[in-house]
Amino acid sequence: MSKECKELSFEEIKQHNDRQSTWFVINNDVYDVTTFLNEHPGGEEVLLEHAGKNATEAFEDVGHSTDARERMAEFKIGTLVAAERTADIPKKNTTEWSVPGPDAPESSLKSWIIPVALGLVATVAYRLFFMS
Ligand code: HEM
Repeated sequence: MSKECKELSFEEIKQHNDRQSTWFVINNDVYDVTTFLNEHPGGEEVLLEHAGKNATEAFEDVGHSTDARERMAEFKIGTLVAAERTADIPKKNTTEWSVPGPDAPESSLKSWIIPVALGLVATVAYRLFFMS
């Protein structure tokens, strides 16, 4: 079995909870960040706080960049055993855009009032300044 698909349980992960060996779980994947402690831009303390635990929520709360997410791959040592997996927490730094549908309350009203009002103001101003 390759290193990437090793299945690990919290029973084993929680033994790695100090700077000698720092493991945690993010989105059901297991990371060994022992060699990254000194390098982590957010400092080693936050990583050690989550050592041996599930760090998913803390990791997502920070809103890590795509760059940070790409770096994670270097430290992945396995995945959580199926029985201990939880539903993924959606990424915080991916903004979800939604366009209001035709039934969205007030949407059509609001989108008309401003341009129409601006048009009226412009017409009045034009007449006042250039047609007098
Ligand atoms: C393998 C796991 C991790 C990697 C590769 C990683 C990487 C990074 C990187 C590259 C940054 C710089 C900012 C950015 O690019 O987003 C950062 C910042 C930070 N990280 Fe992590 N990180 C990991 C896990 C964690 C965890 C578990 C926490 C727990 C709370 C955490 C907390 C922070 C904090 C507080 C900052 C500073 C944010 C700021 O100054 O605005 N990181 N991390």
